[in-house]
Amino acid sequence: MTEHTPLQPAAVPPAAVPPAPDQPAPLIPASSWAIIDSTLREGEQFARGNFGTDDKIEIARALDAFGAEFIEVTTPMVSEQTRKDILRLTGLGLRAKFLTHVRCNLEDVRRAADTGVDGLDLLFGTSSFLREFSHGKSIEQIIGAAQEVIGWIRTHYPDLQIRFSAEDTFRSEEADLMAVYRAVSDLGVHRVGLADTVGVATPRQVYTLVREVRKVIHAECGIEFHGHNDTGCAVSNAYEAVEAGATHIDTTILGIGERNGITPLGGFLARMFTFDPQGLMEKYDLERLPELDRMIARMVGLPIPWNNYLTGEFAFNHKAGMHLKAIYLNPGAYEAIPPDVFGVGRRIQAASKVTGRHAIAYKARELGLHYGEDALRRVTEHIKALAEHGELDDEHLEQVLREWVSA
Ligand SMILES: CC(=O)SCCNC(=O)CCNC(=O)[C@H](O)C(C)(C)COP(=O)(O)OP(=O)(O)OC[C@H]1O[C@@H](n2cnc3c(N)ncnc32)[C@H](O)[C@@H]1OP(=O)(O)O
Ligand SMILES: O=C(O)CCC(=O)C(=O)O
Ligand SMILES: [Mg+2]
Repeated sequence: MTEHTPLQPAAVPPAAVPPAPDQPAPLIPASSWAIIDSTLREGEQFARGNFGTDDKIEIARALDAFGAEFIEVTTPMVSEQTRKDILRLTGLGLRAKFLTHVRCNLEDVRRAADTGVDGLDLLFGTSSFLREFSHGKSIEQIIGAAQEVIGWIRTHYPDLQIRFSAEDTFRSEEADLMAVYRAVSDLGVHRVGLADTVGVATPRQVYTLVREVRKVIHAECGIEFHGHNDTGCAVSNAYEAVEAGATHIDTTILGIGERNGITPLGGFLARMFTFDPQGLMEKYDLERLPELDRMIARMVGLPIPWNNYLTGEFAFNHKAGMHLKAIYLNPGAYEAIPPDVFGVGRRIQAASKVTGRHAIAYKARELGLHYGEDALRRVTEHIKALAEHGELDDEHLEQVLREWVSA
């Protein structure tokens, strides 16, 4: 688990300030999209994701406190215990809306509709891979099943939100996709889903396809994007989806999911923060992000990766002399995002071989020590030389600075 020891010296001015409210409307307003957090569905498909009832409740409460708009849970078809867990979750009285992820058949949907959820996330694989090796249905049969199932839900559970996703969207034929999306939109679904199931899509493909889908669905129909990270594009693909007009993005805490996972909640928020910081701060309790990441790291028994977005141990570590000079004057010089907004600390590593005299002068001033130009150069050279053999800790640095001040 990552623990931050903020080493932020008092000399550093406040972090880069988000734009004031009277600035022009943000390029991509945070109000234009919502998060569907799937830690309790896709996350259960992660190698180490095996949540018990208490874990599920803890996760749901934490996501709700954070402000996630939707929480997606596994299908009740998994087991009787899973069905009972969904009932427990939907009975908690949380503000977040619950969705359950179900196959497009009447048996699954009947079972799912009675679990107290707010919506059903239907899916059907449309690529030739999945049509041949998963369910064996043609596009016409998929549309036929969608008609039967969506019609049934709308008749018997008119208050349920319905989403229909074409699983493995980005390896499907465009003509097939458009036929499916047009049909389900005509049937009255609230959202259609584009899923990069094997993480193969490029940002440009995502942008283009979302624009194409927008043309064949009704104006009030939302667009959801679900992206795997196999080729490292999960965050950029989610961003491109939003830029192209997607309204809902699937995330999981720490990005856990099948294989190497999906768009991580923290990574996606980091991306979107740069467009509308104020909007994000209004929608979510961003300071809770480290708690969420630590909770999932604990439950899956793995550390938070050192380079994790926002909450990784070194996500806000500054070391090179040229950076430190500017950081001490204004952290925004080398930070796109102010760490304190996300409840994490900045770390300044001043006593390494890549340090410079400005950083050393700041460190000295913190201790009430002042050097002339020559002495500062000499003590800096000395610290750099010492650090060739290994980093100096704070205590060692202080000792050197005190010894050299009078030398
Ligand atoms: C990309 C994704 O993440 S998709 C979501 C994956 N989620 C899950 O698989 C949820 C957990 N799954 C389970 O617990 C089980 O797989 C169950 C209960 C859903 C089904 O178990 P089983 O009946 O034993 O079937 P199994 O999992 O071996 O095979 C999948 C079945 O679903 C069918 N199927 C696959 N996709 C769909 C779909 N979108 N709609 C309807 N049926 C589908 C397949 O045809 C196959 O049924 P068949 O044996 O009649 O051909
Ligand atoms: O239902 C969806 O849109 C996504 C399903 C899924 O997990 C995937 O395709 O990777
Ligand atoms: Mg997935």
